[in-house]
Amino acid sequence: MTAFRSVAVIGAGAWGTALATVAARAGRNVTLWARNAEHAARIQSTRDNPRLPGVRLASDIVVTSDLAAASRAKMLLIATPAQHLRGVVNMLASHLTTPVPIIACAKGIEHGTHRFMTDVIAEAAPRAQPAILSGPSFADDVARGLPTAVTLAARDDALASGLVQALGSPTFRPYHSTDIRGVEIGGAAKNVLAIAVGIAVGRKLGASAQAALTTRGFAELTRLGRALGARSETLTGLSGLGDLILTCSSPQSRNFALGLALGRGEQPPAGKLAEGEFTAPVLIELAASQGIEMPVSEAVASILAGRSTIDAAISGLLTRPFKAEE
Ligand SMILES: NC(=O)C1=CN([C@@H]2O[C@H](COP(=O)(O)OP(=O)(O)OC[C@H]3O[C@@H](n4cnc5c(N)ncnc54)[C@H](O)[C@@H]3O)[C@@H](O)[C@H]2O)C=CC1
Ligand SMILES: O=C(CO)COP(=O)(O)O
Repeated sequence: MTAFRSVAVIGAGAWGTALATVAARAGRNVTLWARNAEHAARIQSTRDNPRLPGVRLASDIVVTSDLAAASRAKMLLIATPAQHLRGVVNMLASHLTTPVPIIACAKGIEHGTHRFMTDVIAEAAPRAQPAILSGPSFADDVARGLPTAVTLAARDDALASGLVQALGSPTFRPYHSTDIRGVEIGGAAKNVLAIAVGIAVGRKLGASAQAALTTRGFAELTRLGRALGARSETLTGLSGLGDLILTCSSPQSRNFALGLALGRGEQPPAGKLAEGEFTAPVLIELAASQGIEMPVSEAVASILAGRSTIDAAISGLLTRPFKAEE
């Protein structure tokens, strides 16, 4: 029996909608909050969200734009883009009267502050018990009930375990952890690295280069993770290596697809959120502040900012001095 009978998902994009479906499948009473009242009313009546086409929302999921009503749930999942997390949690905070778990489901690092997602939650809502959910899981796969596994971390293991019990089902398998920082780093960095790998594939550099770049990307993700106190089993787990493999190998990923288009010299897909674009500059600032080398991420940031051409960035990576593997 779970203490978390009711769940509210804040943010009715592709991921929020998929997570609402997950929670309903796990037997929770689910509210899905959309900031736009018209959008909420349309999804509530049609049971269809254009952000996640072809997925029919279970009839018992309540879709609303009433944040006060949503905030009464026993646990909250926030699935807005990373850079909008603080704004939404600021609005939520005034409705919270008791300690409540707030699970960050976005993947990124806040611009300007270098804060990870649970730090933003802790600052914006002091009553919250911050947690993070991340791992290899495309919204479409999750919503369709294809098997997926993710990591769910909270500072307190009993809380992380309780949240896993509330959301888990045979087709959505969260593993609990207390390594919040490790989970956050994997989710943020893999999006930037997926843009790099997409570019290499778009440039037709070959399957060997794809594997090499993914692996060297993992090496730099691990370096940063270690410097910030992440555990190695988290970095090699679902939210680290697992999500990196998924995102660096499939055009279903919007980050990979962005890289693919850039590599081919095409226009990036319109209206698709690729968090790596926003994470790249802040990731390399953070790495520099720690004295950590992240050459693949730096190349992505330089290309996106127009400081380097793709060919110059590739050549820069290929002519780095030979060194010991680490
Ligand atoms: N789509 C996926 O497969 C997965 C996405 N994620 C993460 O989830 C986060 C959201 O991604 P998606 O849902 O896919 O994006 P999306 O583009 O489908 O939806 C984003 C939603 O956030 C809403 N939104 C934007 N600004 C807002 C604000 N200021 N206040 C409230 N709502 C706002 C938009 O209206 C939209 O409904 C990202 O950080 C992404 O990396 C994580 C795992 C899987
Ligand atoms: O995070 C994801 C899968 O785990 C979704 O990847 P994209 O945001 O690149 O589509």
